[in-house]
Amino acid sequence: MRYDIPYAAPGQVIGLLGGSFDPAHEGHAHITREALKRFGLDAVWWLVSPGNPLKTRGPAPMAARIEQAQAVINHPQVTVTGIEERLGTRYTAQTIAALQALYPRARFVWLMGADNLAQFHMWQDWKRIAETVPMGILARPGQRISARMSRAATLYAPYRILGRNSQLLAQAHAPAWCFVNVPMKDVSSSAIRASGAWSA
Ligand SMILES: Nc1ncnc2c1ncn2[C@@H]1O[C@H](COP(=O)(O)OP(=O)(O)OP(=O)(O)O)[C@@H](O)[C@H]1O
Ligand SMILES: O=C(O)c1ccc[n+]([C@@H]2O[C@H](COP(=O)([O-])O)[C@@H](O)[C@H]2O)c1
Repeated sequence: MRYDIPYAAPGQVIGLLGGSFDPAHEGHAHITREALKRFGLDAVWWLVSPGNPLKTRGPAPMAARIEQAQAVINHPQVTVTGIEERLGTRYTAQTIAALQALYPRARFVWLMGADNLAQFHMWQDWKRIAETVPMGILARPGQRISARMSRAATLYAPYRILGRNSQLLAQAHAPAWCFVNVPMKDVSSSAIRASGAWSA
């Protein structure tokens, strides 16, 4: 199951939400439902990461995270996948290149919370990512200002699509990004781990 290759119909627009999902929570589910609506996506794939390259702490085992994530998001348009492990990619730029080769007729949109936009310039080949796929950014408590002031937001300011035009993002040519001010949920995996409620 965890090595399944998700199906994508030709021309489908697929949002990719990469994450450690250690564990998945209502914040992930909420931004996914908002992204489907606000960006007019056909589907969202949760890419359960073998391990965030910027995090020193290794996550819980992949199979446990996938199983828990599937229980959290029970939505007909959402697929939880461990495809990065199968592709052997850990860095997002590599994952996107591999997915585009595997699904040449699909259209991908990279999704992330505002905290990740704030750090985006530390990712490997971040400019290549921004110039390859449109990016949908979802508000996160305490992160809206740091995201808007970030290096990536500044560099790509001319390519920003305003939130009220979010439906244009998926068909836009990269670089293109859109920050949507969705209602926010103050939930995080680290808080859940700290509470002791997740031990895989
Ligand atoms: N409550 C939230 N609001 C908005 N975006 C979120 C929220 N929780 C997670 N995200 C986004 O979902 C993606 C995956 O997040 P991740 O799996 O790292 O969860 P997390 O709660 O941020 O974990 P941790 O607390 O361990 O850093 C990231 O792009 C992150 O910004
Ligand atoms: O490619 C990179 O350099 C890179 C650096 C940090 C994070 N990422 C990706 O960002 C996504 C969110 O990671 P995380 O751990 O914050 O859930 C996940 O798909 C990671 O693989 C990617």
